[in-house]
Amino acid sequence: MTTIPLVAVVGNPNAGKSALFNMLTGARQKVGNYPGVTVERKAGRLFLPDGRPIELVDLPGAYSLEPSSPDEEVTRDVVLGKQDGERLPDALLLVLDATNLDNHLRFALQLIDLGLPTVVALNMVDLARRDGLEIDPQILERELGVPVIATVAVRRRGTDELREAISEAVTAARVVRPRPVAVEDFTIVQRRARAIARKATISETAVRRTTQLLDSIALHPVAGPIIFLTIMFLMFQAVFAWAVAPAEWIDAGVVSLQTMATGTLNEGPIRSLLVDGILAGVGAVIVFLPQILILFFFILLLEATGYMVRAAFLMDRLMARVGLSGHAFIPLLSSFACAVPGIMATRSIEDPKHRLTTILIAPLMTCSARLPVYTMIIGAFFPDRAVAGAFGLQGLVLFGLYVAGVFGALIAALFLRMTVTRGTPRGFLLEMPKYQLPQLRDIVLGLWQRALIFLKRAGTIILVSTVVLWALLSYPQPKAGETALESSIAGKIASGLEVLVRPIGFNHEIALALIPAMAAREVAVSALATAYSIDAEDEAAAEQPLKEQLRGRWSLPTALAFLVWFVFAPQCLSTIAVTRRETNGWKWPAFMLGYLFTLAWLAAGATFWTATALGL
Ligand SMILES: Nc1nc2c(ncn2[C@@H]2O[C@H](COP(=O)(O)OP(=O)(O)OP(=O)(O)O)[C@@H](O)[C@H]2O)c(=O)[nH]1
Ligand SMILES: [Mg+2]
Repeated sequence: MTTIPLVAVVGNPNAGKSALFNMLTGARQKVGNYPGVTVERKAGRLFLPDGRPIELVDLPGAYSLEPSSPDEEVTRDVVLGKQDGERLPDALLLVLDATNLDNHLRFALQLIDLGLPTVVALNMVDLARRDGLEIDPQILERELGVPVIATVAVRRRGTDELREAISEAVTAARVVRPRPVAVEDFTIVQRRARAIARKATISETAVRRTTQLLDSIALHPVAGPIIFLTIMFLMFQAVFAWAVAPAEWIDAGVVSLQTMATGTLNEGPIRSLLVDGILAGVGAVIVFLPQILILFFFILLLEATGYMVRAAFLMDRLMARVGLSGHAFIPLLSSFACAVPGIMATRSIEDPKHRLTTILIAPLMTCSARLPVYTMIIGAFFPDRAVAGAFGLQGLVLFGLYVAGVFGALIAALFLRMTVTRGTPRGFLLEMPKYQLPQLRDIVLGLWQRALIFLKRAGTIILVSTVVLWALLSYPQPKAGETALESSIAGKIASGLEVLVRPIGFNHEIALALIPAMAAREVAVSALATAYSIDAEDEAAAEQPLKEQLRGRWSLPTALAFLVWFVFAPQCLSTIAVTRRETNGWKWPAFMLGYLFTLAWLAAGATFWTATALGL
């Protein structure tokens, strides 16, 4: 009985071995197991141009002949002729990914050095061409000393040439005893691989070269995170530095409207509603439009240049440490705008426990609705001065609050993954887009949409809650010897809530502001503005900027505790609603409310007690 020649398909993982194997064997396949191991043996029948049959085996992907898994061990043993249940192949079909040539050539050189007759399939040349990468098979053939055929396995390109080359390889009946290269030769192999890849690469577009150069910096294990943090840091500096002038214009506009209304309308409920309710409340929030736009200008810019995906890649390592994967990065990043689209974006996460964890920590990402609260308190309590020479103190504090949210989220993820959402981690692959100059038009459009969303919120949710709060604050009217805050309905509710938040340094007005802020966080600002405006002794005091009023009435520990509260507290009904929808029930939103309020109370309390103890 004559045995038919055996050809083994070998190469790095994902080189396209199975695709090529399928292309060559069609439906004539047999799947079994290697004896004694759980590794699958996939074999198929291939017919040469002259009709002779060949047995083809699809080996597991490997990186080298020094195995680090049972799969790689089988691959090594087969090509060395030492595998139980397999004879020494008569030839190797070596599959290389053309887009990843220098990496794949390392293993290829080791295999070619074994001395078995070998045919190289230079696969994925379609993807290489798309990336502007042109490799000359002839040069590669000369350098490697074995035939090289360009293939596109998924489109059956190169089939006939491959059959021809395999036919020649198995016909040249050379008897060889394979010998593996020594391990210490590895760096030499690597250098050879790189040199050959460079020689065989006849054109590489400038785009691809620039992208690779930029990535070697942006994704560098040390430089990468430093660059990322620097960009984030400068972004927050700019949010404060650039917004000063436009915010002042808006503020001046609101004050002149208030003055005009006070001058034209008679004293009474209408004037109070307009001046103390609508203008004070909505005005206090609109002032933050410039800051929100500056923040989004940076985010849109980073997205358009292609940097954002690199940031996701950098974050993947960090995420893996808390039991998440890079898949969670995009939803979490969207949560910096708003947790609602962020939570909806978790649908792309396949693993249900990963997804649930991501949903539960999404509200800890600082959404844009928190920006008005942060910037108001920071503006009131932190002087606009430079720290360490060049950095604005206010931007530094804002950056710190964002970082606190991120750290809170990572720690929460770690705990959740160890308790309620325990499970095994999954791998992560990302396609890196090329770097490009952003289109100004896209950015302007993006900013315009952001501005509209914000103004619409100011015109609806914020306006309504401001008016409702104004009414609750204004009635019933105070009797002699009472302040408006004490007598009003809102004041009574706040007094109840105050019992809970008094220990963490919150006063009556804060307790009051927390209620409507459940509708939208930024309402806390308008609520405080309305409360202090109604409560003011005279008109001059009422028209004082909110900043001044806060400075006069709050201690620094209270202000700090208030900031920290907003980092952690689930002050947003829409987020709770979308969590209910995405998790199909009340269990997880209830859990989210519970753990976040507890976290917020403890963190704000710790801040207040520490700051008080330090005598701030
Ligand atoms: N565009 C393109 N895609 C390809 C080509 N060859 C394979 N692919 C795709 O690349 C992916 C990996 O191919 P596989 O054949 O599974 O790779 P493999 O080498 O068998 O991978 P492992 O078995 O994991 O080692 C699949 O999604 C294929 O469809 C090609 O020439 N062009
Ligand atoms: Mg495979």
